[in-house]
Amino acid sequence: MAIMDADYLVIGGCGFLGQHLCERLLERGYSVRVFDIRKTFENEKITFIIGDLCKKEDLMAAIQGVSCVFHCASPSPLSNNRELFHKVNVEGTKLLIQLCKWAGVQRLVLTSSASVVYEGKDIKGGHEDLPYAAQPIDAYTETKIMQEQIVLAANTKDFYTCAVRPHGIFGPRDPHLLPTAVDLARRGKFKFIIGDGKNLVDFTYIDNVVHGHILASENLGGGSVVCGKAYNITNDEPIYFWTFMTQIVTGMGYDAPKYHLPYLLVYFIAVFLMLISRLLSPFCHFIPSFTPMKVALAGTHHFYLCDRAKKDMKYKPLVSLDDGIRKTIESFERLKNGGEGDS
Ligand SMILES: NC(=O)C1=CN([C@@H]2O[C@H](COP(=O)(O)OP(=O)(O)OC[C@H]3O[C@@H](n4cnc5c(N)ncnc54)[C@H](O)[C@@H]3O)[C@@H](O)[C@H]2O)C=CC1
Ligand SMILES: CC(C)=CCC[C@@H](C)[C@H]1CC[C@H]2C3=C(CC[C@]12C)[C@@]1(C)CCC(=O)C[C@@H]1CC3
Repeated sequence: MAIMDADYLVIGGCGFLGQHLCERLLERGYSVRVFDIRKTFENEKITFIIGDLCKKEDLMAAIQGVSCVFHCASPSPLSNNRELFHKVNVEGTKLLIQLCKWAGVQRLVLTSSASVVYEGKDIKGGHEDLPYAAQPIDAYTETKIMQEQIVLAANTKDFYTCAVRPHGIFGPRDPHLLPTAVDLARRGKFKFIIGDGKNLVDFTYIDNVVHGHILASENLGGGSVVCGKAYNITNDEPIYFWTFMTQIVTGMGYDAPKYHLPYLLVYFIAVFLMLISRLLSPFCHFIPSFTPMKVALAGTHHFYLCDRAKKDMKYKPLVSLDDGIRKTIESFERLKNGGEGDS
Protein backbone atom coordinates (compact mmCIF):
# COMPACT_ATOMS: atom_id res chain seq x y z
CA MET A 1 0.00 0.00 0.00
CA ALA A 2 1.49 3.39 -1.02
CA ILE A 3 2.12 5.72 1.91
CA MET A 4 2.20 9.50 1.89
CA ASP A 5 5.56 11.23 1.42
CA ALA A 6 6.90 12.85 4.60
CA ASP A 7 9.37 15.57 5.53
CA TYR A 8 10.89 13.40 8.26
CA LEU A 9 11.35 9.73 9.06
CA VAL A 10 12.18 9.18 12.75
CA ILE A 11 13.87 5.82 13.24
CA GLY A 12 13.42 4.83 16.88
CA GLY A 13 10.51 7.29 16.93
CA CYS A 14 8.64 5.35 19.62
CA GLY A 15 11.44 5.88 22.12
CA PHE A 16 12.02 8.61 24.71
CA LEU A 17 13.85 11.02 22.40
CA GLY A 18 12.00 9.86 19.29
CA GLN A 19 8.50 10.57 20.59
CA HIS A 20 9.44 14.02 21.87
CA LEU A 21 11.09 14.72 18.52
CA CYS A 22 7.95 13.69 16.61
CA GLU A 23 5.75 15.91 18.77
CA ARG A 24 7.94 18.95 18.17
CA LEU A 25 8.21 18.31 14.42
CA LEU A 26 4.41 18.16 14.15
CA GLU A 27 4.11 21.39 16.15
CA ARG A 28 6.42 23.01 13.60
CA GLY A 29 4.19 21.88 10.74
CA TYR A 30 6.33 19.07 9.39
CA SER A 31 4.93 15.73 8.20
CA VAL A 32 6.33 12.80 10.17
CA ARG A 33 6.72 9.08 9.64
CA VAL A 34 7.94 6.73 12.40
CA PHE A 35 9.87 3.50 12.02
CA ASP A 36 10.37 1.44 15.15
CA ILE A 37 10.46 -2.18 16.25
CA ARG A 38 7.63 -1.46 18.71
CA LYS A 39 4.69 0.94 18.92
CA THR A 40 4.37 2.93 22.13
CA PHE A 41 1.92 5.71 21.27
CA GLU A 42 -0.87 6.72 18.93
CA ASN A 43 -1.01 9.88 16.83
CA GLU A 44 -3.31 10.16 13.81
CA LYS A 45 -0.97 12.66 12.17
CA ILE A 46 1.90 10.15 12.12
CA THR A 47 2.37 7.18 9.78
CA PHE A 48 3.80 4.31 11.82
CA ILE A 49 5.76 1.52 10.20
CA ILE A 50 6.70 -1.22 12.65
CA GLY A 51 9.82 -3.14 11.72
CA ASP A 52 13.44 -3.98 12.47
CA LEU A 53 16.20 -1.58 11.42
CA CYS A 54 18.34 -4.65 10.72
CA LYS A 55 15.90 -6.13 8.19
CA LYS A 56 16.23 -4.76 4.66
CA GLU A 57 12.65 -5.50 3.66
CA ASP A 58 11.31 -3.72 6.76
CA LEU A 59 13.40 -0.61 6.23
CA MET A 60 12.69 -0.42 2.48
CA ALA A 61 9.01 -0.06 3.27
CA ALA A 62 9.72 2.99 5.42
CA ILE A 63 12.56 4.82 3.70
CA GLN A 64 10.97 5.91 0.41
CA GLY A 65 9.46 9.37 0.00
CA VAL A 66 11.15 11.16 2.90
CA SER A 67 13.46 14.17 2.78
CA CYS A 68 15.34 13.73 6.07
CA VAL A 69 15.96 10.81 8.43
CA PHE A 70 16.55 11.09 12.17
CA HIS A 71 18.30 7.94 13.39
CA CYS A 72 17.51 7.71 17.11
CA ALA A 73 17.27 3.93 17.42
CA SER A 74 19.53 1.98 19.77
CA PRO A 75 19.18 -0.92 22.19
CA SER A 76 18.91 0.41 25.75
CA PRO A 77 22.29 1.80 26.85
CA LEU A 78 21.77 0.08 30.23
CA SER A 79 21.30 -3.35 28.70
CA ASN A 80 24.33 -5.59 28.54
CA ASN A 81 24.04 -7.11 25.11
CA ARG A 82 27.21 -6.59 23.07
CA GLU A 83 25.90 -8.60 20.10
CA LEU A 84 22.66 -6.61 19.93
CA PHE A 85 24.51 -3.30 20.21
CA HIS A 86 26.67 -4.27 17.25
CA LYS A 87 23.78 -5.65 15.22
CA VAL A 88 21.62 -2.53 15.59
CA ASN A 89 24.08 0.33 16.04
CA VAL A 90 26.64 -0.82 13.47
CA GLU A 91 25.08 -3.25 11.00
CA GLY A 92 21.68 -1.55 11.16
CA THR A 93 23.23 1.85 10.55
CA LYS A 94 25.21 0.55 7.55
CA LEU A 95 21.98 -0.82 6.07
CA LEU A 96 20.22 2.48 6.73
CA ILE A 97 22.85 4.44 4.82
CA GLN A 98 22.70 1.98 1.92
CA LEU A 99 18.91 2.34 1.71
CA CYS A 100 18.97 6.12 2.16
CA LYS A 101 21.08 6.33 -0.99
CA TRP A 102 18.88 3.77 -2.77
CA ALA A 103 15.74 5.78 -1.95
CA GLY A 104 17.27 9.20 -2.70
CA VAL A 105 17.05 10.50 0.88
CA GLN A 106 19.04 13.74 1.04
CA ARG A 107 19.74 14.20 4.78
CA LEU A 108 20.57 11.92 7.71
CA VAL A 109 20.91 13.19 11.30
CA LEU A 110 22.34 10.63 13.72
CA THR A 111 21.75 10.72 17.46
CA SER A 112 25.24 9.88 18.66
CA SER A 113 26.50 10.48 22.21
CA ALA A 114 28.93 12.81 23.94
CA SER A 115 30.30 9.64 25.55
CA VAL A 116 32.07 8.67 22.31
CA VAL A 117 35.15 10.54 23.62
CA TYR A 118 34.80 9.37 27.25
CA GLU A 119 37.11 6.66 28.67
CA GLY A 120 35.94 6.78 32.28
CA LYS A 121 38.43 9.55 33.13
CA ASP A 122 37.74 13.27 33.75
CA ILE A 123 36.65 15.36 30.76
CA LYS A 124 36.16 19.06 31.60
CA GLY A 125 34.76 21.19 28.77
CA GLY A 126 35.23 18.44 26.17
CA HIS A 127 34.97 19.59 22.53
CA GLU A 128 34.07 17.60 19.42
CA ASP A 129 37.67 17.38 18.17
CA LEU A 130 38.74 15.21 21.10
CA PRO A 131 39.74 11.77 19.78
CA TYR A 132 37.25 8.93 19.97
CA ALA A 133 37.75 6.86 23.14
CA ALA A 134 40.50 4.33 22.46
CA GLN A 135 39.15 2.29 25.39
CA PRO A 136 35.38 2.91 25.49
CA ILE A 137 33.77 2.30 28.90
CA ASP A 138 31.36 -0.31 27.56
CA ALA A 139 30.05 -2.11 24.47
CA TYR A 140 27.28 0.44 23.99
CA THR A 141 29.77 3.30 23.72
CA GLU A 142 32.06 1.22 21.49
CA THR A 143 29.24 0.76 18.98
CA LYS A 144 28.17 4.42 19.21
CA ILE A 145 31.71 5.37 18.17
CA MET A 146 31.59 3.01 15.18
CA GLN A 147 28.10 4.25 14.31
CA GLU A 148 29.13 7.91 14.29
CA GLN A 149 32.24 7.21 12.22
CA ILE A 150 30.15 5.35 9.64
CA VAL A 151 27.54 8.13 9.39
CA LEU A 152 29.99 11.04 9.14
CA ALA A 153 32.10 9.16 6.59
CA ALA A 154 28.98 8.69 4.44
CA ASN A 155 28.64 12.46 3.90
CA THR A 156 29.03 13.35 0.18
CA LYS A 157 28.03 16.15 -2.19
CA ASP A 158 24.69 14.41 -2.76
CA PHE A 159 23.99 12.85 0.68
CA TYR A 160 24.37 15.07 3.72
CA THR A 161 25.00 13.66 7.18
CA CYS A 162 25.78 14.99 10.65
CA ALA A 163 25.72 13.70 14.24
CA VAL A 164 24.20 15.18 17.40
CA ARG A 165 25.95 14.24 20.65
CA PRO A 166 23.61 14.71 23.63
CA HIS A 167 24.68 13.85 27.17
CA GLY A 168 22.63 12.56 30.11
CA ILE A 169 19.20 13.19 28.64
CA PHE A 170 16.38 13.54 31.16
CA GLY A 171 12.76 14.63 31.07
CA PRO A 172 9.17 13.36 31.01
CA ARG A 173 8.90 9.75 29.81
CA ASP A 174 12.63 9.12 30.37
CA PRO A 175 12.94 5.33 30.64
CA HIS A 176 16.58 5.19 31.70
CA LEU A 177 17.92 7.80 34.11
CA LEU A 178 15.10 8.66 36.50
CA PRO A 179 13.49 5.21 36.75
CA THR A 180 16.90 3.63 37.42
CA ALA A 181 17.73 6.21 40.11
CA VAL A 182 14.32 5.75 41.75
CA ASP A 183 14.70 1.97 41.67
CA LEU A 184 18.10 2.23 43.39
CA ALA A 185 16.62 4.56 46.02
CA ARG A 186 13.61 2.28 46.52
CA ARG A 187 15.97 -0.66 47.12
CA GLY A 188 17.98 1.35 49.66
CA LYS A 189 21.00 1.60 47.35
CA PHE A 190 21.14 5.38 47.24
CA LYS A 191 22.64 5.99 50.69
CA PHE A 192 26.18 6.69 49.51
CA ILE A 193 27.85 9.40 47.44
CA ILE A 194 30.56 7.89 45.27
CA GLY A 195 33.67 10.06 45.67
CA ASP A 196 33.73 13.63 47.04
CA GLY A 197 30.48 14.60 45.26
CA LYS A 198 32.19 17.48 43.42
CA ASN A 199 32.37 16.00 39.93
CA LEU A 200 30.79 18.30 37.36
CA VAL A 201 28.70 16.71 34.59
CA ASP A 202 26.16 17.62 31.92
CA PHE A 203 22.53 16.59 32.12
CA THR A 204 20.42 17.71 29.16
CA TYR A 205 16.69 18.36 29.28
CA ILE A 206 14.86 16.53 26.48
CA ASP A 207 13.41 19.69 24.88
CA ASN A 208 16.93 21.02 24.37
CA VAL A 209 18.06 17.76 22.78
CA VAL A 210 15.07 17.88 20.42
CA HIS A 211 15.82 21.53 19.60
CA GLY A 212 19.42 20.63 18.73
CA HIS A 213 18.27 17.82 16.44
CA ILE A 214 15.81 20.00 14.55
CA LEU A 215 18.37 22.80 14.15
CA ALA A 216 20.85 20.26 12.80
CA SER A 217 18.36 18.96 10.22
CA GLU A 218 17.31 22.46 9.16
CA ASN A 219 20.94 23.57 8.72
CA LEU A 220 22.04 20.38 6.93
CA GLY A 221 22.23 20.70 3.16
CA GLY A 222 24.43 21.29 0.10
CA GLY A 223 27.50 23.40 1.00
CA SER A 224 26.44 23.68 4.66
CA VAL A 225 29.08 23.96 7.37
CA VAL A 226 27.14 21.30 9.28
CA CYS A 227 27.81 18.52 6.75
CA GLY A 228 29.94 15.67 8.03
CA LYS A 229 30.30 17.12 11.54
CA ALA A 230 29.39 16.15 15.11
CA TYR A 231 27.76 18.57 17.57
CA ASN A 232 27.62 18.40 21.35
CA ILE A 233 24.16 19.39 22.57
CA THR A 234 23.87 19.98 26.34
CA ASN A 235 22.09 22.29 28.76
CA ASP A 236 25.31 24.33 28.91
CA GLU A 237 24.99 24.25 32.74
CA PRO A 238 27.41 21.68 34.20
CA ILE A 239 26.22 20.56 37.65
CA TYR A 240 27.66 18.35 40.39
CA PHE A 241 26.46 14.82 39.52
CA TRP A 242 25.36 14.20 43.11
CA THR A 243 23.58 17.55 43.40
CA PHE A 244 21.50 16.66 40.35
CA MET A 245 20.82 13.09 41.47
CA THR A 246 19.94 14.29 45.00
CA GLN A 247 17.43 16.79 43.55
CA ILE A 248 15.87 14.00 41.50
CA VAL A 249 15.58 11.36 44.25
CA THR A 250 14.45 13.80 46.97
CA GLY A 251 11.95 15.27 44.51
CA MET A 252 10.65 11.73 44.09
CA GLY A 253 10.21 11.37 47.86
CA TYR A 254 13.37 9.47 48.81
CA ASP A 255 16.17 10.43 51.23
CA ALA A 256 19.30 12.21 50.03
CA PRO A 257 22.53 10.14 50.07
CA LYS A 258 24.49 11.02 53.23
CA TYR A 259 27.77 9.13 53.38
CA HIS A 260 30.80 9.25 51.07
CA LEU A 261 32.60 6.20 49.72
CA PRO A 262 36.01 6.39 48.04
CA TYR A 263 35.59 6.42 44.24
CA LEU A 264 38.38 3.92 43.49
CA LEU A 265 37.09 1.46 46.11
CA VAL A 266 33.60 1.47 44.56
CA TYR A 267 35.01 1.31 41.03
CA PHE A 268 37.13 -1.78 41.72
CA ILE A 269 34.27 -3.47 43.55
CA ALA A 270 32.14 -2.81 40.44
CA VAL A 271 34.83 -4.33 38.20
CA PHE A 272 35.08 -7.36 40.52
CA LEU A 273 31.30 -7.87 40.50
CA MET A 274 31.22 -7.53 36.71
CA LEU A 275 33.85 -10.29 36.41
CA ILE A 276 31.89 -12.51 38.83
CA SER A 277 28.74 -11.80 36.80
CA ARG A 278 30.50 -12.91 33.61
CA LEU A 279 31.93 -16.05 35.27
CA LEU A 280 28.50 -17.04 36.60
CA SER A 281 26.65 -16.14 33.38
CA PRO A 282 26.49 -19.78 32.10
CA PHE A 283 24.73 -20.71 35.33
CA CYS A 284 22.80 -17.61 36.45
CA HIS A 285 21.99 -14.14 35.13
CA PHE A 286 22.78 -11.34 37.51
CA ILE A 287 23.66 -7.75 36.58
CA PRO A 288 25.18 -5.73 39.43
CA SER A 289 23.32 -2.48 40.22
CA PHE A 290 26.53 -0.51 39.98
CA THR A 291 28.45 -1.34 36.81
CA PRO A 292 31.90 0.20 36.14
CA MET A 293 30.21 2.47 33.58
CA LYS A 294 27.69 3.85 36.07
CA VAL A 295 30.33 4.25 38.78
CA ALA A 296 32.67 6.08 36.40
CA LEU A 297 29.86 8.40 35.29
CA ALA A 298 28.93 9.00 38.95
CA GLY A 299 32.48 9.73 40.12
CA THR A 300 34.29 11.64 37.36
CA HIS A 301 33.92 15.00 35.63
CA HIS A 302 32.25 14.74 32.19
CA PHE A 303 30.89 17.95 30.73
CA TYR A 304 31.17 19.25 27.21
CA LEU A 305 31.26 22.51 25.23
CA CYS A 306 28.47 23.18 22.70
CA ASP A 307 30.25 26.19 21.19
CA ARG A 308 30.28 24.56 17.74
CA ALA A 309 26.46 24.18 17.76
CA LYS A 310 26.08 27.77 19.01
CA LYS A 311 28.25 29.03 16.14
CA ASP A 312 27.08 26.79 13.27
CA MET A 313 23.39 26.41 14.16
CA LYS A 314 22.76 29.27 16.61
CA TYR A 315 21.90 26.67 19.26
CA LYS A 316 21.05 27.69 22.78
CA PRO A 317 19.13 25.71 25.38
CA LEU A 318 15.39 26.47 25.52
CA VAL A 319 14.79 25.09 29.05
CA SER A 320 17.04 25.68 32.06
CA LEU A 321 18.27 22.80 34.24
CA ASP A 322 16.14 23.93 37.20
CA ASP A 323 12.99 24.16 35.09
CA GLY A 324 13.80 20.82 33.47
CA ILE A 325 14.23 19.09 36.84
CA ARG A 326 10.94 20.56 38.08
CA LYS A 327 9.03 19.51 34.94
CA THR A 328 10.55 16.03 35.08
CA ILE A 329 9.66 15.40 38.72
CA GLU A 330 6.12 16.70 38.11
CA SER A 331 5.74 14.27 35.22
CA PHE A 332 6.71 11.18 37.23
CA GLU A 333 3.96 11.27 39.90
CA ARG A 334 3.43 7.52 39.45
CA LEU A 335 7.01 6.74 40.55
CA LYS A 336 7.01 8.94 43.64
CA ASN A 337 7.66 7.24 47.01
CA GLY A 338 4.34 5.72 48.01
CA GLY A 339 3.14 5.94 44.41
CA GLU A 340 1.47 2.95 42.79
CA GLY A 341 3.99 2.77 39.96
CA ASP A 342 6.53 0.05 39.42
CA SER A 343 10.25 0.89 38.94
N1 LIG B 1 19.19 8.57 27.04
C1 LIG B 1 20.36 9.23 27.06
O1 LIG B 1 20.79 9.76 28.10
C2 LIG B 1 21.16 9.33 25.80
C3 LIG B 1 20.75 8.69 24.64
N2 LIG B 1 21.49 8.83 23.49
C4 LIG B 1 21.05 8.22 22.24
O2 LIG B 1 19.75 8.73 21.94
C5 LIG B 1 19.02 7.79 21.15
C6 LIG B 1 17.63 7.62 21.72
O3 LIG B 1 17.80 7.16 23.02
P1 LIG B 1 16.51 7.03 23.99
O4 LIG B 1 15.36 7.72 23.37
O5 LIG B 1 16.96 7.41 25.34
O6 LIG B 1 16.30 5.44 23.97
P2 LIG B 1 14.97 4.59 23.89
O7 LIG B 1 15.35 3.19 24.27
O8 LIG B 1 13.87 5.26 24.63
O9 LIG B 1 14.58 4.63 22.31
C7 LIG B 1 15.25 3.87 21.36
C8 LIG B 1 14.19 3.36 20.37
O10 LIG B 1 14.86 2.60 19.36
C9 LIG B 1 14.04 1.50 19.04
N3 LIG B 1 14.84 0.40 18.47
C10 LIG B 1 15.79 -0.32 19.10
N4 LIG B 1 16.25 -1.28 18.27
C11 LIG B 1 15.56 -1.16 17.09
C12 LIG B 1 15.57 -1.86 15.86
N5 LIG B 1 16.38 -2.92 15.66
N6 LIG B 1 14.73 -1.47 14.88
C13 LIG B 1 13.90 -0.41 15.07
N7 LIG B 1 13.83 0.29 16.21
C14 LIG B 1 14.67 -0.08 17.22
C15 LIG B 1 13.42 1.08 20.38
O11 LIG B 1 12.23 0.31 20.19
C16 LIG B 1 13.17 2.44 21.04
O12 LIG B 1 11.85 2.88 20.78
C17 LIG B 1 19.87 6.52 21.13
O13 LIG B 1 20.54 6.43 19.89
C18 LIG B 1 20.90 6.72 22.26
O14 LIG B 1 22.11 6.07 21.96
C19 LIG B 1 22.63 9.59 23.46
C20 LIG B 1 23.06 10.23 24.60
C21 LIG B 1 22.37 10.13 25.85
C1 LIG C 1 25.32 5.56 39.89
C2 LIG C 1 23.94 6.13 39.93
C3 LIG C 1 23.61 6.94 41.11
C4 LIG C 1 23.07 5.85 38.91
C5 LIG C 1 21.70 6.42 38.73
C6 LIG C 1 21.64 7.28 37.50
C7 LIG C 1 22.12 6.55 36.21
C8 LIG C 1 21.12 5.46 35.80
C9 LIG C 1 22.32 7.61 35.09
C10 LIG C 1 23.37 8.67 35.53
C11 LIG C 1 24.13 9.08 34.26
C12 LIG C 1 23.27 8.50 33.13
C13 LIG C 1 23.86 8.37 31.76
C14 LIG C 1 23.35 7.41 30.90
C15 LIG C 1 22.33 6.39 31.34
C16 LIG C 1 21.76 6.62 32.75
C17 LIG C 1 22.82 7.14 33.71
C18 LIG C 1 23.96 6.13 33.83
C19 LIG C 1 23.92 7.22 29.51
C20 LIG C 1 24.89 6.05 29.61
C21 LIG C 1 22.82 6.90 28.47
C22 LIG C 1 23.35 6.71 27.07
C23 LIG C 1 24.45 7.62 26.67
O1 LIG C 1 24.69 7.77 25.48
C24 LIG C 1 25.34 8.25 27.69
C25 LIG C 1 24.62 8.51 29.01
C26 LIG C 1 25.61 9.04 30.06
C27 LIG C 1 24.85 9.41 31.34
